[in-house]
Amino acid sequence: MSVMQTTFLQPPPLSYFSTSPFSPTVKFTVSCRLVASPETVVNVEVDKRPSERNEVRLGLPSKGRMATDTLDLLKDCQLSVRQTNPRQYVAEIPQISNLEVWFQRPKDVVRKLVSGDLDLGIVGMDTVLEYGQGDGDLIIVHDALDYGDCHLSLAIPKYGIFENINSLDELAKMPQWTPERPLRVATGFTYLGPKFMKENGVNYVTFSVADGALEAAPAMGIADAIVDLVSSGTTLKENNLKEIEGGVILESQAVLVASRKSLIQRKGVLDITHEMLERLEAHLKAVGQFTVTANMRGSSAEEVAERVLSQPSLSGLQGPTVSPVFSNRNGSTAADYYAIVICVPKQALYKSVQQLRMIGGSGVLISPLTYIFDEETPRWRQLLSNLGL
Ligand SMILES: Nc1ncnc2c1ncn2[C@@H]1O[C@H](COP(=O)(O)OP(=O)(O)OP(=O)(O)O)[C@@H](O)[C@H]1O
Ligand SMILES: O=P(O)(O)OC[C@H]1O[C@H](OP(=O)(O)OP(=O)(O)O)[C@H](O)[C@@H]1O
Ligand SMILES: [Mg+2]
Repeated sequence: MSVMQTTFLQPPPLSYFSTSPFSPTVKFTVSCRLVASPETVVNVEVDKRPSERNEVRLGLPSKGRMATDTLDLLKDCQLSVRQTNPRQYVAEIPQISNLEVWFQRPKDVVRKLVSGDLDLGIVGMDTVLEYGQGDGDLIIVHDALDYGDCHLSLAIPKYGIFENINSLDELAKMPQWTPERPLRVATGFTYLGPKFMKENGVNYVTFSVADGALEAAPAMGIADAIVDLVSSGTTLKENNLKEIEGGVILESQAVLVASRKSLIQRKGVLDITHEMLERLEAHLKAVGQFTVTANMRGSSAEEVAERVLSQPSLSGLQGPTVSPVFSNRNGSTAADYYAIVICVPKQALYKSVQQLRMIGGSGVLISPLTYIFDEETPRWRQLLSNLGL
């Protein structure tokens, strides 16, 4: 278990005080004004010693939109999570021994990686950056699991004083913002929001903390702008808000993240990470592709291969596999036609079938692919070098 220590620092780099009218439950504001402040800040230090246990722990989202997609992805990689009861927070992946799965809220997955209570986790990149707060112990093992796509963005109203404001620069230069009347931003991202504003030279700004339905804050007169996740953009549109040039704070999707300390020190973590990474990479490469098999008449395997390679959509991952199909004719065995096998990107499927027909292909069979294993994944080599191994 981690030990929490509470210390008091003064003066703080950011000030926390209880004046926000926005949230009835969380009553403090994060101020980004770079002024010396007399307020007291509570700085929580987490004990980062590795906890004493033999099992390797993987944290997965217990709820929210990431939860089912994460379980589905693992299942597609033949790493099904076995949970005896949906209210039970611990589960297992029978395929990998000595691995415990713990269901936690996404932010707690990150916090527990930092505190050493988890070794691996799958969450959105936004959550890693917000709750990891640049902690060097967190390592992104796979940065693109291909779901949970969204971006964190600053948004302002389309109307009123913001009507002609279309960039962060224009927003920052508005004469309305002064030390007495700063730009008021509502957000749940109280680390990334202020950091972004500071890095972009927006000086007169205060933040109020809110957990949901942030898009209502400007129309309610509680905030001038918001910093929130956007995926389809529908919520912004429906609430008369707009994104502005230079206002995207980060792009996010689901990632596999690990604790550096665990990877180096805890027995079994590196091996399990390797297996998960291999399966994830091989599966994600395969989901975008179909296997296409077709028959083609020809005088030799080389001649058939040349015809296939002459078509731009038929080159496959490493060229076509061409195999003779033997038949018995007049008492002797001969190959009059050939079977070709190629991998084709899903979006190019119909074009590929058309091109196959054009060069004499027939009996075209399409099957889904489960895995494409390459020799070694670049992400694994990158991880080892990152760990200095
Ligand atoms: N439109 C979206 N809005 C919010 N998150 C999204 C969106 N699309 C993808 N995500 C990803 O899903 C993650 C989880 O979001 P979700 O809102 O489901 O859970 P939560 O934030 O933990 O729960 P809650 O919003 O109820 O507090 C986000 O951190 C982000 O990585
Ligand atoms: O661009 P869109 O596709 O419209 O999605 C963006 C919205 O989705 C999220 O809210 P969520 O659904 O998690 O509700 P919440 O506000 O209660 O967190 C996010 O906080 C935005 O409000
Ligand atoms: Mg949400």
